[in-house]
Amino acid sequence: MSEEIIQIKDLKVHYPIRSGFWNRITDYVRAVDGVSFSINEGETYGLIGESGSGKSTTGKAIVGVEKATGGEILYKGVDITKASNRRKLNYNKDVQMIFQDSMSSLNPRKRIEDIIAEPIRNFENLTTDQERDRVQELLDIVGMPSDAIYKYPHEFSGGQRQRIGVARAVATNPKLIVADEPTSALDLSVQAQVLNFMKHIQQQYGIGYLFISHDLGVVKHMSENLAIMHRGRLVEIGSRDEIYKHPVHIYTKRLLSAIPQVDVDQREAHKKHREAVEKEFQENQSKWYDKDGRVYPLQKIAPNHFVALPADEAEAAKVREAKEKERS
Ligand SMILES: Nc1ncnc2c1ncn2[C@@H]1O[C@H](COP(=O)(O)OP(=O)(O)OP(=O)(O)O)[C@@H](O)[C@H]1O
Repeated sequence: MSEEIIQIKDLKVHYPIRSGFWNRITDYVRAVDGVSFSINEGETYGLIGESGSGKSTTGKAIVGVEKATGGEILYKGVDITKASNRRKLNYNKDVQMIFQDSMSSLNPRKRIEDIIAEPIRNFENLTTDQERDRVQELLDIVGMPSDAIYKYPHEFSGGQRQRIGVARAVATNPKLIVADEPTSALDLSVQAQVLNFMKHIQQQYGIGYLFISHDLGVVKHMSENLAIMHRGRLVEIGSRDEIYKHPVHIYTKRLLSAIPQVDVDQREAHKKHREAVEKEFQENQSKWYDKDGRVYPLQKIAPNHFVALPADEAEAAKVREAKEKERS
């Protein structure tokens, strides 16, 4: 068993909403509202949810781009949200991020050499020659030609820019990379290439990924464990096999049924299944959320499988029973 590298405990990111003449805080957007999960060294952990569910904010809070308003981010046992600047500096070296939109995340006025060298300059004192060698090595790792260092981001395709983004993220020898929808702006064929080399780099360097996506189809091939997020909270977490084979929360079932069916013979059956899941969702969703539409706390339902079961004990018991039957 590999060791746990990061533990997120009851993480909250609330944005104040101000209104009225005095511009007072009248409410909060609860973008992340009590999220807990942990990632092991070298594993890919999937964080899934539709647009607005709070995935990106979770990722940004983990790398420190957004400030956590509550909870803990334990890295190697130390809460980073309250750590000293020196410890935070080490953490910033070990935990990097790759963004969805490589065009806006790579500075268009900088050459690739400077883009990739930037994180190295923040943490290491290398000579110009050493730095150039390191950048060449990183470009080689992500399968880019060495003359790329003299060019600018707009001279590359989306897939190539994403490789450059990975080279920059890998530059500091990180232990964890938060990859926020790294392939969703790319064509299908290029997506597969980028995912493959991300896997390759992971195996070579033992990097862990928090892989953020709205697409359960993509995550299926990447993650060992995953968390499904909805309305700022987690509705279900567990191993990939448990969740894909035995989804329990009404929202997870709906997300899974939305994965397009590639097998032509199965399309009609899949359409019927999708309609049945949608009907169940429409009829029963009130049981799965509280009166304010919030997701209930997670409960353990099997080894490595937690679900935000209905608060009504009888309802929750029914769900557990159905799950037991399905597994046996
Ligand atoms: N700076 C901010 N101020 C106020 N609200 C914000 C801010 N950033 C995000 N939000 C809100 O927080 C919620 C979660 O946003 P977030 O970007 O994390 O969702 P997401 O699941 O990553 O969606 P997407 O895939 O579309 O980026 C949304 O309702 C969003 O409008």
